[in-house]
Amino acid sequence: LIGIRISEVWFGVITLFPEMLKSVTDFGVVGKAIKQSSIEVCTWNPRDYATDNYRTVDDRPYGGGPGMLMKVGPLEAALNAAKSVAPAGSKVVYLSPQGRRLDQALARSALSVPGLILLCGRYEGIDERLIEDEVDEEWSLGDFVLSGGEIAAMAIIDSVSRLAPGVLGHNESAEQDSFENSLLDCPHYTRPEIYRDKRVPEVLLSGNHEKIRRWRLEQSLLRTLQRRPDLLEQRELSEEEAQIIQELRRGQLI
Ligand SMILES: NC[C@H]1CCC[C@@H](CNc2ccc(C(N)=O)cn2)C1
Repeated sequence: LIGIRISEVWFGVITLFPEMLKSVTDFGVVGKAIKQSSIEVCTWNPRDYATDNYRTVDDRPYGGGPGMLMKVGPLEAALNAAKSVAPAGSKVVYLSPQGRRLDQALARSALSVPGLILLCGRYEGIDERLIEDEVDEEWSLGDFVLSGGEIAAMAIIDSVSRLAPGVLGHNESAEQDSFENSLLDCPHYTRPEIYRDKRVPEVLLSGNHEKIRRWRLEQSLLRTLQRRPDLLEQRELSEEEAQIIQELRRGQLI
């Protein structure tokens, strides 16, 4: 299929350590989806575009200070190579602690972009002039510093890919996930029925699907109320959810 894009989701990664991406491309549901071509992950290494004999990709910062920065030349060339094969309308995303915090909504919205080119910094970062000219958005996993953007890029690839149609088999589904309904997940149980004298909650053995649905919703709301009440503030509650929360607040539901 020359020139006809067959993948649902396309990722380009600009990284000095392309081998790291094997952690998402070679395993699990994302690995399987790549094999089935519903996801595509391509890497470009700036070092392959370094022009000097030592294949230099870093240099000292103007103004002094510790560490090195990534040079614009190799980065720009690698980015251009990625853009030349990326789907039209792809976004360039730079991973850094200065970025917009990733959450399920952002991951879901990334599905509607034709492709993402993920720019992974190393050292003390990259020249601001490349960010100004080439980066569309900066994203962050959270308020902590990693030695490179690759782990953040892999988290994005995984969290976005698993939302793509057909990636999660019928026996997993993203809908019931935590955060899919922007609540925390309910407790889960499987065999044995008794483990260290602890039984599985009776309702889950009842076969009564409506009671099971209700119990799981109660548990999700209880857990969210206990651990992340902030998530409830941002959320439209259904009539049923509001009623359950009232009962929980009155401590009527164990
Ligand atoms: N000044 C350090 C900084 C310079 C530019 C490259 C980054 C790579 N490291 C990252 C990247 C992203 C995140 C995150 N929270 O998503 C954390 N760490 C490190």
